[in-house]
Amino acid sequence: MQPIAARTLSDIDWENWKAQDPATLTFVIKEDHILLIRKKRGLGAGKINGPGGRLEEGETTLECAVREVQEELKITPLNMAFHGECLFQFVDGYSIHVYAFAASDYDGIAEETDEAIPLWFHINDIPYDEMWEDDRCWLPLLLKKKNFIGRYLFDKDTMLDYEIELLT
Ligand SMILES: Nc1ncnc2c1[nH]c(=O)n2[C@H]1C[C@H](O)[C@@H](COP(=O)(O)OP(=O)(O)OP(=O)(O)O)O1
Repeated sequence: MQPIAARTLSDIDWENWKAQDPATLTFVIKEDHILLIRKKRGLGAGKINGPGGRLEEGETTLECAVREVQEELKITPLNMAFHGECLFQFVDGYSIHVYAFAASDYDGIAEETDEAIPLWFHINDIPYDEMWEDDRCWLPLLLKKKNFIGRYLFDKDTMLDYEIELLT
C-alpha cells in the first residue's frame, strides 16, 4: 500500500479509481428507531456504525450485507433496499468502496457478538459524534430513502474532503 499525496478530492483520478476492498453497511430502521452497533474490531473499532464488512469471494453486495448483519448481530435483515455508495480513499493508500442498504424489518433477536454490540437509537437522536465523520453527510439521505453516491478523502479518522451526489 503506497501513501498518496492527495489533500482534496480533486487530487484523485476518480475515473480510474478502484477500491482495494468492496464492503457493505446495513441499517435496520423500524418504528422510527435505527439499529447501530458499537464495533468491537476491524476498521473503525470503537466507533458506532451500521453492521457491515468486506465482501467475500463470489458474493454479491446484497449477500454480503445480509451475511454481515447475521454474523455481527445474529439477526436476519428483511426487506433490504440499496441506497447508495460511499467511496473512501485514505491518504495512507487504503481504499474501500461501501454499498449502503436499509432494511425495514428483521428476524430474530439482536445480540452482542465478538464483533459488535447492538444499540438502538431514535432516528432523531443518532450519535454522530461517535461515528465516522462522513456518516452525518449521507445517513440522513438514507433515512429519507434517497439514493446517493459520495466520495470521501480521509487521513486516518479525519475527513479531509467530500462530495455527495443525489441520484434520481
Ligand atoms: N468512513 C466510513 N464511514 C462509515 N463506514 C465505514 C467507513 N469506512 C469503513 O470502512 N466503513 C465501514 C465499511 C465496512 O462495513 C466496515 C469495515 O469493514 P470491517 O468490519 O473491518 O470488515 P470485516 O470484513 O467485517 O472484517 P473483520 O473484522 O471480520 O476482519 O466499516
